[in-house]
Amino acid sequence: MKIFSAEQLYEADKITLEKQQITSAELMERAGEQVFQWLHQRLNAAQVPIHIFCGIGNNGGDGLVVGRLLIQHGYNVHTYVVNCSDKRSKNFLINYDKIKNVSKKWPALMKSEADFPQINSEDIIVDAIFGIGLNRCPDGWVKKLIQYLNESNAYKLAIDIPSGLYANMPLDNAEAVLKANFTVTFQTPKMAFFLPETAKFAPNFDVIDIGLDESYLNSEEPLAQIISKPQAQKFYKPREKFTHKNTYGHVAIVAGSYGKMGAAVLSSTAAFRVGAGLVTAYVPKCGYQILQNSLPEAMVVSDKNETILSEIKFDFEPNSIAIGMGIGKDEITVSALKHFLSEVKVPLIIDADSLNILSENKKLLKHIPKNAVLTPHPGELKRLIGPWKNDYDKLEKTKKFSNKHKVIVLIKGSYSITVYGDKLYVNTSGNPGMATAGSGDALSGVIAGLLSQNYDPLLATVFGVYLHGLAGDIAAQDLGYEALMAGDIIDAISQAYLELFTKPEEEEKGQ
Ligand SMILES: NC(=O)C1=CN([C@@H]2O[C@H](COP(=O)(O)OP(=O)(O)OC[C@H]3O[C@@H](n4cnc5c(N)ncnc54)[C@H](OP(=O)(O)O)[C@@H]3O)[C@@H](O)[C@H]2O)[C@@H](O)CC1
Ligand SMILES: Nc1ncnc2c1ncn2[C@@H]1O[C@H](COP(=O)(O)OP(=O)(O)O)[C@@H](O)[C@H]1O
Ligand SMILES: [K+]
Repeated sequence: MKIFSAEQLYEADKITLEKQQITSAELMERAGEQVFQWLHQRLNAAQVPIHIFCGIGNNGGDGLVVGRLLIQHGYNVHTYVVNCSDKRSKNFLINYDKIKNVSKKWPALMKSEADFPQINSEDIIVDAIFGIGLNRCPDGWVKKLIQYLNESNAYKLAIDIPSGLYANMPLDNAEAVLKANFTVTFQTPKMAFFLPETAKFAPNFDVIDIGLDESYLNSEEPLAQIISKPQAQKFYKPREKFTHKNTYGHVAIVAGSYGKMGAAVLSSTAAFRVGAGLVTAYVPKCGYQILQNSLPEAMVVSDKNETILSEIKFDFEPNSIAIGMGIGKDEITVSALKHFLSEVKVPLIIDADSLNILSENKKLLKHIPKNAVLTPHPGELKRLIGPWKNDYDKLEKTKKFSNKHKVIVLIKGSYSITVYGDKLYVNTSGNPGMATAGSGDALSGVIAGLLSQNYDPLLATVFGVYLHGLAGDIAAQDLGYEALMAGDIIDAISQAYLELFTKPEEEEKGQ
């Protein structure tokens, strides 16, 4: 599935009307009908009061369609027009008349705070105030209405997008956005649903296919590609019968320092679990016994230095290398990294302390090999690319960095985003239980293990992040979020592979 901008959706809307020879009112009916069905399936004719707040644009028009259909099915509906201006869209007016014909009275006109209705906590609020046509920050009594609705404990369903949120622009004021429990969004999820500053307003959403023109959408460059199960299934490379361990490659995990040897253990184990043929951990001397004891399947090469890495040199040819987990930032390690980067030729993942070393020694950036994968969490990213004004600025700066240095940058977090030049891939697996020490080390091992199996670097990153998140989701089913530890994610990688092929889902039409 792809994420499109508001501008692209308006264009798709226009082309759809021409190609399908339908009116915009018919398209609105199609959209509103599906939102009605969504509610109807869940409410099953329950007589709970439903308060529908309609703006004066097409989002409000959608709200009026939903209201009319609910009334026709015997629901207990209260419809309000949030009269933020005297203008009305054509389709708003068409549906304003239609709802009157059904309910025999006009919706209540709201003009100030005095018109705010009483809402009980068992009621339902439908937010159809503003959609993707929002063009400025809600203010005055309309902002107060949004705050009033937010204070209510009633369940809030937003149509298309929570009012006050832009589809793909930075937030004006978090105090003027409806906090929806659920959003039913048309055709494609909006970029705002996936970014830390705005995702909290749309924590749950369903996408409704309103049949916008597929050929147009397929020809357009999306803002981002969403990675979920159907995509991940396509990424998977099945194993062939007459293969051997060398077919699946040799991973080198360059990690660990005194007191942080667990990072090397976790990454190496994850590389095995994801299917690497051979794994060698390259660690300071003090890690030798630890690795041999905790992961007998791995080979271990130790640095001559007891506690930190002082030289990164292999007497074998790895197929992929993950470097940086728990290595610290000692001067000796910095110069070892410098030397290593100027010589390395194999697919590479740069994580954790090696990212911080790069941030503190920017001239090293020119040595990073093409298509290396950098896996910063937001703190590491900030050190690498500098501060950003908002989430969109962060993405633009990361794209610039990716283009300049010809690298893949994975911004980790909830909805991790892979940035490859100007392209964005938004991951949908994972959960807050994964916010625990070592889960990033596990991810580096996963990506290294896929690289060694000949997945190309972009695919290894995007697929690896999905698998890692899915393993976290599977582990959380048994353990809950709090108890989840990085080792549990690694243990669940096997289930994640199996889950990928149980109950196959169909790719959404045309996306
Ligand atoms: N695209 C599709 O495929 C389909 C889209 N559909 C639906 O259409 C929705 C988009 O509708 P839309 O373009 O009419 O814009 P919408 O969000 O209703 O608001 C615009 C109105 O609000 C006003 N206004 C804006 N900001 C304001 C503020 N801060 N404070 C006060 N007023 C403000 C602005 O007024 P103005 O700036 O002109 O003063 C204008 O009148 C979309 O989200 C979806 O629900 C479906 O029906 C079918 C298929
Ligand atoms: N709230 C969350 N939802 C989904 N995934 C998360 C969440 N918090 C963390 N993660 C994932 O867990 C990993 C954490 O990585 P990182 O911060 O580098 O941890 P560490 O340095 O402790 O190994 C990343 O892959 C990240 O995407
Ligand atoms: K809305």
